[in-house]
Amino acid sequence: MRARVSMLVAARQDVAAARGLVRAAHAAAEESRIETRRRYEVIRGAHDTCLAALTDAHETARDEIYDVFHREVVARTGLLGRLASTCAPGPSGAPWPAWRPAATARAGLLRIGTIAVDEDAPVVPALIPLLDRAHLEITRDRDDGVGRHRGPSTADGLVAGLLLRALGGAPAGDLRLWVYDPDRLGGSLAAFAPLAAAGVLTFVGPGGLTAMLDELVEHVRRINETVLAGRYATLAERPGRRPEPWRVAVLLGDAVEPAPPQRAQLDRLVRTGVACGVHLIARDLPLAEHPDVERLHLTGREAFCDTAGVLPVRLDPPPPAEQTAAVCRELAASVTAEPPPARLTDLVPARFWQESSAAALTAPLGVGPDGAPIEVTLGDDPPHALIGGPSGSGKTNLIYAWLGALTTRYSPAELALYLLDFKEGVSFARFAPSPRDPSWLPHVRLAGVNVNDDREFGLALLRHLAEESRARARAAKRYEAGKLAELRAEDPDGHWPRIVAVIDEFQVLLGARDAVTTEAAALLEDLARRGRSQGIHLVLASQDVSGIEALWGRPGLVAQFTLRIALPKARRVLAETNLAADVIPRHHAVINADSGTPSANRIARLPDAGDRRAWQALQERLWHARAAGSPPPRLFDGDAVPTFPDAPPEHGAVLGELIDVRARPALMRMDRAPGRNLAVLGTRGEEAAAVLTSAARSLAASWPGARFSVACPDASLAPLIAPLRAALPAAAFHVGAAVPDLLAAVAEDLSGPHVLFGLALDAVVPSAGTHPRRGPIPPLSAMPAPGGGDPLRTILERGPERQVHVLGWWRSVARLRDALGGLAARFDAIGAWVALDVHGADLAPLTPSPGGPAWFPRPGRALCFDRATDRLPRVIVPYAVGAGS
Ligand SMILES: Nc1ncnc2c1ncn2[C@@H]1O[C@H](COP(=O)(O)OP(=O)(O)OP(=O)(O)O)[C@@H](O)[C@H]1O
Repeated sequence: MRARVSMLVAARQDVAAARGLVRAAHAAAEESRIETRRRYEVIRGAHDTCLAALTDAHETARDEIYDVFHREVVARTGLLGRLASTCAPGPSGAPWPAWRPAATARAGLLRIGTIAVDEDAPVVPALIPLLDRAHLEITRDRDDGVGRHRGPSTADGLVAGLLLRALGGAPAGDLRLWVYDPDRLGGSLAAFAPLAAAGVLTFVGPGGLTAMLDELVEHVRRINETVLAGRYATLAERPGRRPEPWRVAVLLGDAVEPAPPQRAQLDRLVRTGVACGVHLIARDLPLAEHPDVERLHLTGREAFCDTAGVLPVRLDPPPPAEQTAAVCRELAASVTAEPPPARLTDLVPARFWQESSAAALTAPLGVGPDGAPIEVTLGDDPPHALIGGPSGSGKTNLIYAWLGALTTRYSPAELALYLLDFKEGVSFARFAPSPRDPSWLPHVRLAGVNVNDDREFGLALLRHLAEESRARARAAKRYEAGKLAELRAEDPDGHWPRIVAVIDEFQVLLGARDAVTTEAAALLEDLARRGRSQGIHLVLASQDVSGIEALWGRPGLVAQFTLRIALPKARRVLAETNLAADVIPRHHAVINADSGTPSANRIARLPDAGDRRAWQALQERLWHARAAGSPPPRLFDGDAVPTFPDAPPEHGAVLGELIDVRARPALMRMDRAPGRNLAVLGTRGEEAAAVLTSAARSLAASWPGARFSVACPDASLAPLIAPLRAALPAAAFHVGAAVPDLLAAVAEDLSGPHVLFGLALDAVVPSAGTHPRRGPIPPLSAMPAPGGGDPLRTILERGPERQVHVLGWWRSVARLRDALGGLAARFDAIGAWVALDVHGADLAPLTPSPGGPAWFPRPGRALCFDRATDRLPRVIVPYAVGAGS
């Protein structure tokens, strides 16, 4: 029992202990729970605080990022907008309300709509590439034809906008269009129809696709072969004006797959077209995969394209049809108008005088249809040029252009020019100094203007060139040189420029059957033959068929002129079968370096080189670049009266200016020898007085110690003495009745030096009984002594050997003959004469050539002959020697 009780007690104690433990554990657990709870509360509080802080920070960061993003978007879209207006200037990018055509000649990007990147950001124009950059393929989700029968679909509106922008930005005629529209037969782009009349647009019918593609493929082949010619990869990289128009073929597909041959041609164009400016715009007609293809896909009024990537493009509305048609009409009008002339600056090199003429002279004369300069060469082949064209066709202008191109390339040491214009006018005067413009073209040695009737001047030029040719032949022989290049190499210190002699209206030289024509033709033929290798080149121009025909009669001569230049409507310059000159437009020329055979034709558009101010600016640059001391050209102006030279050359009587290249004075030497008298013949008193006054001035200056007397037996002509009074202030003057006494006194005492000037000496009345015609004829036994007893005749016949000379004016040859003894008189006493209005036949007794010289009197010119020095009479121009000059 006890045991049971103690067991019970023990059990109770254990239970109590256990309870105690449990209670303690419970208390501890409670405590721990409370602690944990407290901690939880702390952590939770901290978490909330963090979360709130994080949320704040997040929101702040997000706001900041958004602000930055927004600013960036605005800035970048603004930049993009500016970039877009640079890439698509003017008509390529302007929105329709502000759109105007303006040729920028810049191919490239064209606007189709806008891209809205951000609501607040500026709108960015959406641009796509076309000319020189891409073909376009336009596809669409479904038929977007809001009006298949009522107006253009979105796709066709897009095409219309692109075409108008491309047309409006290209120079007129530089873009050609083909439109293949089998569905609506051109109706889709009807507003462009005015271009068709000008040949800018071709509507291609449903059966015309093959022909159109073949034609475009052929263009690509030709451009590759002849325009790019292996030197350029694309037309766009070729410098200068665009030589070929862009060609754009618009293919408005009807969802029918083209036939295989058509597809093959399309694929060729896709691969090769862009480099040659041939482009496709294909709607509903898939193009082959190629980097040159820009793809556009339309969904409603939105589009996605390769250039904009994922950004949708809001398409512009189509251009108003009236605006399109008006622009096309204007464009058609300017395309059908005549082409604008090329510019003189197109022919001028960037740096002057860089070329050597040793081998040839090569310079552009105009611009070809492909925009490239048309170069013309004068050298061994072709050596000489023939230019033809009716009056007003532009020969003078062509010569100016040619000279501009030559003289800017070759320095005066390389090129010398002789320029002669036989027609009335002063076309070459601009190359010589004038009171208005002191500059001259430093290459020009001689410029002849208003040469008109002075064919002798042409002859003088040819003689001068013949002399130069002989000098070159001698030098070539010395150095054993066959042609100019060899001579220049052998004689580097020699001065052997190439010579170009231009003779405008040259037919005047060859137009008569006289000695001038005979000599001119012979000289021309000789020069043409030898000049080829000597660097002497002839350029003959004529407006007149007869001019060319004057040459045609001389096959030896014409064969040398292998370079032919024909202006519009020129006759007989080219070969008979060559009709090109009949069809070229104004301001163009056919240039043919093979004697005019049709296969050698090149057509050049000529610049307007006539503009005086443009020319003057060019000439002044050349003039400033001339070598120090280089002389101005000799200007021969057929309408001008030359002034008496400042320094008469040597002892003798100056009678006038010789019509020659150097403008030398005609000089009569006053030797102590029989016959040294001068007779001025004809009725033109003032010119006779001018000749005698020139002689008086020069003798007064060159013959110190000489005595001078002036006789004018006809008192009514006394006013003609005035210039002689000015020239000979110390002379004794005898007028009217005083003359016979003077003559008698001089004849009585023939002691010189004494020069007797006489005006109208035929008016002297010889003393009765002594005049061979008027007086009684004396018996043979009573024949007068030399001089016939007539004082004047005595002086003429006996004076010169005693230095007493007569320089007199007789009004006809017959009257001079009277003075010398009548019908059978000899003219030995007259060693020199100047004929004014006296016909050649009348001068027969005074000249060595039978029948007299070929001389037809003309005002301001005289024929002059000095037996002591001249082989043939020469033409002179009396100097202006009025009392005041
Ligand atoms: N390429 C051109 N571009 C613009 N104008 C031109 C051109 N060629 C000629 N002209 C103009 O045509 C007119 C006639 O030209 P030019 O005097 O050269 O003809 P021409 O054949 O020499 O005539 P003529 O024989 O009657 O003197 C001039 O007014 C000239 O300015």
